[in-house]
Amino acid sequence: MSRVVTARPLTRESFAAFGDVIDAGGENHYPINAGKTERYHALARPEATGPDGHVLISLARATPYDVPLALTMVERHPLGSQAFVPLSPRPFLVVVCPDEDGRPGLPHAFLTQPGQGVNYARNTWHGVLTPIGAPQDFLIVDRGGDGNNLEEFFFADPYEIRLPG
Ligand SMILES: NC(=O)N[C@@H](O)C(=O)O
Ligand code: NI
Repeated sequence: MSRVVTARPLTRESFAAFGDVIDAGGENHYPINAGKTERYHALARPEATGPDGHVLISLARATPYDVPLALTMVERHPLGSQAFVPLSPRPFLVVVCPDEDGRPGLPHAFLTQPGQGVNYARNTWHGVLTPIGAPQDFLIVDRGGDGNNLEEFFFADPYEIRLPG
């Protein structure tokens, strides 16, 4: 029996318990380069812990998923944060779960505004990168180093993640 979760628009407030929203909506912005550029400063602070922990910048060329999404698994990275910033102005699906004694609780699903990215705080349960409707490239900022930085949880029954509307 599928359990249904409907995505809602991504906002800083609704996502705060899981990480950061990366967009030009932050309060902390100021002009640089003689006013030719506006800097939206410190939207997120990457975290990279553990042996030889360091921050990496990578690119992802992602294939879209069917929606409604069958969410069978969530994962988390105990040694570092993980950010995904889309390189094209298309919404994508973000799914996170609170931690309940080492297991993921009820999923929360969000649909980003075009161009919005997210930074998952270290050890936050999340669905894998989920573009919808078309292939999409993303910038990834996450943790490199030694040790195991991936924990996966497979649901006995999948959740059905629906788009709003
Ligand atoms: N493995 C990787 O780079 N991506 C996943 O962690 C993911 O959250 O999609
Ligand atoms: Ni991940």
